[in-house]
Amino acid sequence: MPSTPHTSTDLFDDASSRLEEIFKRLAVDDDVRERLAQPALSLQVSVPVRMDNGELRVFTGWRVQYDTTLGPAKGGIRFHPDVDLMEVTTLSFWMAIKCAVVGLPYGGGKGGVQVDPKKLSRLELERLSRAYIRAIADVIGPDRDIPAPDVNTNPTVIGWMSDEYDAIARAKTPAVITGKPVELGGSLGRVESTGRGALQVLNIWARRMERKPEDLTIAIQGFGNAAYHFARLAKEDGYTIVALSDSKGAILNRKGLDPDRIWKEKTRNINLQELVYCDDSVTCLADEAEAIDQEALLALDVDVLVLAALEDQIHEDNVDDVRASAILEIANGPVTSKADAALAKRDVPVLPDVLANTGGVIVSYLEWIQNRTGDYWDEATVNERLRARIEQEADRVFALANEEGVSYRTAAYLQGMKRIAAGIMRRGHDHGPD
Ligand SMILES: NC(=O)C1=CN([C@@H]2O[C@H](COP(=O)(O)OP(=O)(O)OC[C@H]3O[C@@H](n4cnc5c(N)ncnc54)[C@H](OP(=O)(O)O)[C@@H]3O)[C@@H](O)[C@H]2O)C=CC1
Ligand SMILES: O=C(O)CCC(=O)C(=O)O
Repeated sequence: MPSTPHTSTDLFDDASSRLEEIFKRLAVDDDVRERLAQPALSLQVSVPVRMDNGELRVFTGWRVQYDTTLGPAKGGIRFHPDVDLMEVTTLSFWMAIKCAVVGLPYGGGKGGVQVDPKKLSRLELERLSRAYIRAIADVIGPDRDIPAPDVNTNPTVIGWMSDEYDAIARAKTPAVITGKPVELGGSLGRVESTGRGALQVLNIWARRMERKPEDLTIAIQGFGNAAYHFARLAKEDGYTIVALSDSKGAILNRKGLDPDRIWKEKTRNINLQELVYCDDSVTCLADEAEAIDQEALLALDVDVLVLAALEDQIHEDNVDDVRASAILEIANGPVTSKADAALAKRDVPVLPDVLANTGGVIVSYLEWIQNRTGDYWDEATVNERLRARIEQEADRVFALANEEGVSYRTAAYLQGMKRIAAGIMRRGHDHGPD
């Protein structure tokens, strides 16, 4: 993992510092600043798990609801050894902004458990997932807070959580969580929606810049759910994916990599570099790809650098190494505000997380509607609704950036914050907790 000098407290300070310019430009009332200075609710829970060897281990988890002005809190659950309260708080803050940017009737929430899920057996992972939902059950609900997947939480994990909530509620309550397996009320198209939405944002931008996919090379940091589907669909559209990385290393092929072949191996827990330093047990890429450092991937001379792993990856210490002509943020918060400013000085556009990765939460919203109405749609309908919303909101953000002469990120924040601020003011002056 590239070293970063930052802590999660810095992360929250950095994230909230971006609001100052937005508040000034929108001339928001002091009530808005005051309301958004801290999360509406932060819950810390212990998550006891009986391990396969009989030992009891207690993990720490959190659920944070940053703001619920525009609707119930919405946002994923992260299983990661480095997760802590400030990281979850920051992620829930970004959820509030992003839901507002694309006009969803949601506030922002996020959850996490400090655990390395790769060290758990399948049964231990199931017990952990169920225990976490038991611990936060009092604060979630279809009209209150609706969790979803994030790093290391896939449809299988979400399915166990949904099942556990049903047992607690003694009722089928699919709308309490999204990203479920289709068999348990999940939406067709949700698994690939984050990557699909990000590609759409890239395509809209490329059209505006009069650039053709066939002429554009892409390097991608991270090769999980969001990145794989992005890479697969981007290749179909004509882009060339020259490099990929995961938590263990990176690989490069200037002529282009095949995301599908590589993903088959990733789903067997094979790391990317094992495909280059290979034997007969894997699809061997030794003749077509080379192993490179994760930091080297961030410095490749490509048209688009896609950040699809974790936050804080491009910061003041490595931003000068970036040679890509544009950055697409699929991860939440992968570029710090100082790095953002340095990139802006060099005219390197950043397609920001709060717009570029909204495909996931948009299809989560479509899943929630389907669960609540009992009317389930085919995949083409889901994809079309996703396309229409991204196109409408991305066009607005790009137009606003042009009109105001600001970065795409500032334009997206202006769009989202205007909606949140209007909601806060409409609620009146003396409302209590949600
Ligand atoms: N899933 C969703 O719907 C959404 C996700 N996002 C964001 O997208 C990002 C990725 O999420 P998702 O794909 O779901 O998560 P996954 O857990 O599926 O994948 C995460 C990927 O990041 C890799 N990774 C971790 N650390 C590094 C590193 N230092 N360098 C390179 N790669 C690294 C992991 O490697 P390894 O394979 O070795 O574990 C893995 O390939 C996150 O920031 C998430 O918040 C945003 C919106 C929606
Ligand atoms: O699908 C969702 O509700 C949210 C996914 C998520 O955590 C995110 O967009 O960062």
